[in-house]
Amino acid sequence: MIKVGVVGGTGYTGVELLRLLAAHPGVALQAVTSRGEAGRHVADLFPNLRGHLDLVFTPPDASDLHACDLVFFATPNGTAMQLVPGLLAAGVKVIDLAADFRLRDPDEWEHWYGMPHACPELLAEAVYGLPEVNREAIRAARLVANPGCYPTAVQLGFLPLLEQGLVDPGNLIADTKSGVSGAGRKAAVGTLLAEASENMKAYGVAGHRHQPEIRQGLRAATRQPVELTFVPHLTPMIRGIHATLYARLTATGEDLQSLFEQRYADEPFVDVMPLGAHPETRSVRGANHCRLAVHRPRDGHTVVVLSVIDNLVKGAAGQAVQNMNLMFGLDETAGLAAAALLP
Ligand SMILES: NC(=O)C1=CN([C@@H]2O[C@H](COP(=O)(O)OP(=O)(O)OC[C@H]3O[C@@H](n4cnc5c(N)ncnc54)[C@H](OP(=O)(O)O)[C@@H]3O)[C@@H](O)[C@H]2O)C=CC1
Ligand SMILES: CC(=O)N[C@@H](CCC(=O)OP(=O)(O)O)C(=O)O
Repeated sequence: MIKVGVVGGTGYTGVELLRLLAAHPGVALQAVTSRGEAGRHVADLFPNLRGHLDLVFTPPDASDLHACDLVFFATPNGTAMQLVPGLLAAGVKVIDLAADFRLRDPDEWEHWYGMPHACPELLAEAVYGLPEVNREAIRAARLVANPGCYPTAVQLGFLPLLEQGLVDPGNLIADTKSGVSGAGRKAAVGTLLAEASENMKAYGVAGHRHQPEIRQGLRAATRQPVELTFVPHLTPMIRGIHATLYARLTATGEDLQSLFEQRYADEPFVDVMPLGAHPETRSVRGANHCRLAVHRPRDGHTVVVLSVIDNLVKGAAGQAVQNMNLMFGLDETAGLAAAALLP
């Protein structure tokens, strides 16, 4: 059994990790941290875990993290980088669900996240945890940077087109919608029921921190400069991301449906739906799947890709468990077999 710790067990990605890990056949949960809830039973705070998990929260500085084989960080950006060097030195592997190790360039990190990086020397070693791109490197990694939710949905939709050079990388558009759990569990006016329900709005249009992350991943796939217009929206649902992706084709006549089907044929968590299908966020709610559909509007020069994920699963905790399975030589799908909740 892999001995696992979770730092940030009182947040939305943390409790989703606990739900998945409690049912995982190869995991023994050893430590779940909270600063404010230390000493309290996890299942008292999260009754969905009653009967599944018998642990109390401990403070994040507790030495029991050092006794783990793997520690997940489900904490705000800038938290993991303070503790990761010590854990790695103690022989503990780490998966960070935040952005601390996603960007290669420490200056870019500082620009977007507003603080100097605490351990820039680890950025080159950290592996970006998108298994559909970096599977072999993840297997060998001791530090994995779990991708952001929007970056997962957007990259999986654009990658086949860019890898084959079929679209103009200088003219990509990602119009994305997220449920409010994407903003985390902390109290904030914008996610109050009376603010977020019966409402939809764009945000971060002038610049969102997921833009450089997506650009970095797409640039690696195409080896050319990438220009991406990325517009996120907040929508009145709890879970889910829907990305509508637009690109200009540089060649017509290609069988894009076959291209996508072949690219993802061996991927357990990417479902290429029939040409022209309309994937729905509810079709992935609670599941680790990304569902994609390719559209060719009539003018012939544009391809539209629709991509849906659950932000808390393939966009965070589920992808983190997928990465853990790879890092520890387990079946990649272990603990992730559940179908989506519907309705
Ligand atoms: N929500 C989403 O859909 C996604 C989120 N992410 C990223 O995952 C991370 C967690 O997100 P989310 O679960 O939504 O966030 P939440 O705000 O819901 O939870 C944050 C957690 O971090 C803990 N925490 C806060 N500050 C510290 C600290 N200084 N030291 C230790 N623990 C701390 C809190 O616990 P306590 O206060 O009890 O100590 C809480 O459990 C973020 O970086 C987020 O950007 C990534 C992909 C998707
Ligand atoms: C709806 C909403 O607010 N979503 C979050 C994205 C959450 C996430 O994945 O961000 P990290 O890169 O920090 O992991 C946002 O736009 O900031």
